[in-house]
Amino acid sequence: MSVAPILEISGLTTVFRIADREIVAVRDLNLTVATGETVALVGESGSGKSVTSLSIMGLLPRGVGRIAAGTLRLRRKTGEVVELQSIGGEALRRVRGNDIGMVFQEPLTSLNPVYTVGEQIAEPIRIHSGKSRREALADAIQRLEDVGIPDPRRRAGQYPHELSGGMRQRATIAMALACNPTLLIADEPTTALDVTIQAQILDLLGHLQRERGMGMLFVTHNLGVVAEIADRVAVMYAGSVVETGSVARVFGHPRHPYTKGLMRSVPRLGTATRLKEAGTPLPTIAGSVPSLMNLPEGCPFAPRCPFRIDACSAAYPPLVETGEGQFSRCIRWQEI
Ligand SMILES: Nc1ncnc2c1ncn2[C@@H]1O[C@H](COP(=O)(O)OP(=O)(O)OP(=O)(O)O)[C@@H](O)[C@H]1O
Repeated sequence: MSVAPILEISGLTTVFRIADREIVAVRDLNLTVATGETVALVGESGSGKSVTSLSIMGLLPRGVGRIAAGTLRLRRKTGEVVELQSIGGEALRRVRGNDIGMVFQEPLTSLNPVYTVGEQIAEPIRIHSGKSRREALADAIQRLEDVGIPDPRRRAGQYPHELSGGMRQRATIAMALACNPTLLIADEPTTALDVTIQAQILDLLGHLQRERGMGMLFVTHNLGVVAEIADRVAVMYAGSVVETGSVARVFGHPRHPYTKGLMRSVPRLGTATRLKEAGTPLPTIAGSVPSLMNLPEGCPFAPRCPFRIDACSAAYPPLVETGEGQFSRCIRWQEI
């Protein structure tokens, strides 16, 4: 897609201090999200997906996690471009909730139990737009309607515990969209929900993204969900993006042994369309993900890789373009 990016991440490296050591949770990550496109970040547990979204939002645990390198450029609603890694405190709060909306896995962690749903959605509207309490509440009720909550006026007066899990997630989506952000970050937004509700929330997010022309960064461990919702995908392994490109290219013609392994382990599947039908979580590959405390030299996937040669352990492989906007972090991509 040739539309100007809303988010442009170059060389992001995020580290955590654990005891007296630093571990690299995200290494040299490049990612763009353009207006009107959905980019999925997919990988197994611990691959660095959430650390990437926390890095973007400036929500890394203070004193423990930090961005060690890279730039994260965000084009604000006003057209101004800011570098998220270097603006702090107040400036970041102006961006968060205003230019970037966020939806997390567990709605109860985003919703405050002691305020009504309406008050919580109205709050960011008041802060970012300067509207009166009454006007902001009217907007909040409209947002609840936008996300398909029936009887939104009554729901706005209720507390989070009075809503079902699916309704609560709709309410957090309403809150994320309260200020009409241009970028939505959804981190495992359907994982904690029942399967039928998952499908509804996914449909809702897809619908809202298209209707509003937002960019969406969608974090998931589920390949079926990626096939369903995303235009492009970045596959993460042990803190690195190992392959990226359009969903059709990456799932149809994987150029990294890890992606290929994932595709092969989904029974009878090979294409994005079939994956969509399956809706399966990430399948397993023989061996286990290395600990970030103890990453192998060179390519982190090498110990599990059927294509491994000595050169793989000699140096960390660069991300190379394999054609049509697809990139692979494998020195043997041509043979895969
Ligand atoms: N608060 C923290 N303190 C120390 N290390 C952390 C912290 N959060 C994350 N990490 C490190 O970063 C790694 C990547 O975590 P991350 O949450 O991004 O994984 P993920 O791909 O989102 O997995 P999951 O799907 O399980 O959330 C973890 O394995 C851990 O080593």
